Amino acid sequence: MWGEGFSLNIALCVSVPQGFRQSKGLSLLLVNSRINRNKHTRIFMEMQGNGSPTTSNQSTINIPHVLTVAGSDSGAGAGIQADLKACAARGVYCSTVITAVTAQNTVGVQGVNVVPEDFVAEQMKSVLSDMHVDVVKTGMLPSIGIVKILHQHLREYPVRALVVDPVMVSTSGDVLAGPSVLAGFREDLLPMADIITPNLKEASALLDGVKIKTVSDMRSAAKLLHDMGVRNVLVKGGDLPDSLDAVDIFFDGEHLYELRSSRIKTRNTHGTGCTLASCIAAELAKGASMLEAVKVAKCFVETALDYSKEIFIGNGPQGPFDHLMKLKSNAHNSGRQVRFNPSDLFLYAVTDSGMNRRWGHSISDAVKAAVQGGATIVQLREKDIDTRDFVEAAKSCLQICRAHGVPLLINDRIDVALACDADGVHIGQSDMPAHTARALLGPEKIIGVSCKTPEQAEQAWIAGADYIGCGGVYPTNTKANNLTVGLDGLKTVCLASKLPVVAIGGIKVSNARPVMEIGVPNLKGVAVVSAIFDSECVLTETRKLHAVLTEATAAVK
Ligand SMILES: Cc1ncc(COP(=O)(O)OP(=O)(O)O)c(N)n1
Ligand SMILES: Cc1ncsc1CCOP(=O)(O)O
Ligand SMILES: [Mg+2]
Repeated sequence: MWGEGFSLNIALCVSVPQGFRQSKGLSLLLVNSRINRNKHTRIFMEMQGNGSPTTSNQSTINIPHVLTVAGSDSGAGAGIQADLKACAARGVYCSTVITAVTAQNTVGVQGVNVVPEDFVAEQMKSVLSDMHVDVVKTGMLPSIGIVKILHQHLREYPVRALVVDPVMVSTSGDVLAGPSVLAGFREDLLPMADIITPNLKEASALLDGVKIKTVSDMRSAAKLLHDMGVRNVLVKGGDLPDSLDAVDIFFDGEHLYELRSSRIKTRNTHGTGCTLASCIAAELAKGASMLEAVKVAKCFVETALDYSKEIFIGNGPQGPFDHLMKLKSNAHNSGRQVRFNPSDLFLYAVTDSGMNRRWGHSISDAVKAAVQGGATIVQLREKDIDTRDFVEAAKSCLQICRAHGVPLLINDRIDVALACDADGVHIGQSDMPAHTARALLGPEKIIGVSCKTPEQAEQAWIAGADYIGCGGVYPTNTKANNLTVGLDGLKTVCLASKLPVVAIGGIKVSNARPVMEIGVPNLKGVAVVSAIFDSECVLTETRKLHAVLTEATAAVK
């Protein structure tokens, strides 16, 4: 099925590929700001209707595709906007048929403009006649006519699964689909649907007003809805009174599952229903079984709610949450650099667990002293620590660094950097390739790469690094078997590098000055381990080094 109608081609090429046919299908040039800085390296994605290859060096990747048929929410917490974000977060392509445009915010729904039925039909035809859609997910279907149009199109263009979120009333209590639509659901959609995901009110409406107040009522409702022809039913118990847990009932026609999780206390629940249904659709599109899809979707929504519980958007009673789980970290990053600033490399403190142990310093105490003494960037280089302890230590150091507006990078461990949302990583020539680290960390994180030669510096730039570390400048005992490049080697790399450079290796108060005096503008500072951490008073040693660097820089200017 995958190889048939729809394909996405990704080519990593040295120049515009010969056979790249602009006219055939929709072509997207992915502009990754970092990759794109190198005009020779570009990623082309070509989506085409016939799946035929365009060039010999392109490989074809088929991506799972969900079509959402739903209403637009101007506040972007629910509806089409939530569906797009949910699918993006779950790594699935999402096309859209808009059934209604709502004027909506965190207070409620101020207006609804239903899209004319023939135009809903036109959108459906545009998508389904051209693209290979795996799963259709429905949200707001404001008229029986629109339900009928959907039904007809799904008969003409069958898809692998249909997920029906029977949206009738918004979370603010506003009616989004009248009673006439209920007949459409019952007659046309439910018998076609692979899953329906009503909340208590919607389940009750579909069942002619039957009362659903307990988990036992939910179980009965799931069975009754199943009797109406839908293959799987998920009755959502979010509105269940007096429940500490979030309880949903899943029925597949044979087994009833009680899916429980702890209720997350947050005002930011607007759009959870749309998101849950879209996630189910996304997981089904990826090939999951129905129960797997439901469990993953529930887990995703809970995680996103938990992650977003403190964000505040809009002034109404019910706010949206953050599908991509990025907003909270930004909100907490009061002192964080949004973009990398090369002048941060001025006094670069690199930790060493052995040294801290010898002097009886915890990692966070040592980092605090370094930052108070004037370190402008910190790297946690913890080679012999349990991952769990590393993540914990990194989190506390992050708080310290953020309070001072100092970026915190993690040495070698991209996983640790991701786990604690550090500002970036420093990696060497035998660590994870920089372009892979960039793909994992995204465009905003700082990536430094160790380079001893102009060629390595060039590669680091191509791969999307932000700076390079060059050394050892002087011999050092801190890193075993490290080749010393000397001041000349440093100068050669600085002259060749398109990226800012920090010098490292054996640098201390007594020899820092000649390093800063090599006279190449893109040498921005020095990185040190023993000069500050192999001492009883990290604060004092850092201050001394800061003073030397400041003097040397003033002299060079
Ligand atoms: C700023 C800076 N420059 C170079 C290095 C060395 O990194 P790497 O080559 O990966 O060696 P290890 O530090 O991992 O032993 C660095 N850590 N920081
Ligand atoms: C990590 C590293 N990479 C090149 S030299 C070096 C060690 C730097 O430590 P010190 O500042 O104590 O010489
Ligand atoms: Mg390394």
